[in-house]
Amino acid sequence: MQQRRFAAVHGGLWEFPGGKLEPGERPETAAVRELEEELGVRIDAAALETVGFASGITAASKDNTESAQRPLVILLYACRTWQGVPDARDAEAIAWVRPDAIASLEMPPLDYPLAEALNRYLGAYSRP
Ligand SMILES: Nc1nc2c([nH]c(=O)n2[C@H]2C[C@H](O)[C@@H](COP(=O)(O)OP(=O)(O)OP(=O)(O)O)O2)c(=O)[nH]1
Repeated sequence: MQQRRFAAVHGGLWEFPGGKLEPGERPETAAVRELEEELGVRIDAAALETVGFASGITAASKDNTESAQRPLVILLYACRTWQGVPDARDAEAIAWVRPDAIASLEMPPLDYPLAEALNRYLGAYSRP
C-alpha cells in the first residue's frame, strides 16, 4: 500500500498503487507504467490477474479548480511476480500490509470496497 502525498487530494490516506489512464491507454498498460513510475518495479502485463473494481464519484479537488465531480471506476489487479524492490518514488511512504489488515488503514472511499474484493479474491473470508 502507499500513502498519498500530504498535499494531494486525499493527502495522507493509504491507497493501492496505481493511477489514471492516459488517453487511449489500456488499463493493464497503465498498471505497468504506474508501478514503474510509483514503485520502480517492473511487471509483465500478462502476469496481471483481475481482482475486481469499485465505482463512485471523484473527490472534489483541494483548490476547487477542477470541474464538477465525475464518475470514477477503479480497477484492481493482483500481480504475484515482479522485478525490482518497491521504492516510494511518488508517495509519502509504502508498506506491505496483510490483506485482512488493509481495511484498518485510513483510505479514500473506493479503496475499502477494493480491499473487500481483494480478500474475497484471495479467499481470506472463506468459511470452514
Ligand atoms: N484511490 C482512490 N482514488 C480516488 C478515490 N476517489 C477519488 O476521487 N480518487 C482520485 C484521487 C486522484 O486524483 C485519483 C487517483 O489517481 P492518481 O493517483 O493517478 O492521481 P493523482 O491525483 O495522485 O496524481 P496524478 O499522477 O494524476 O497527477 O483518483 C478513491 O476512493 N480512491
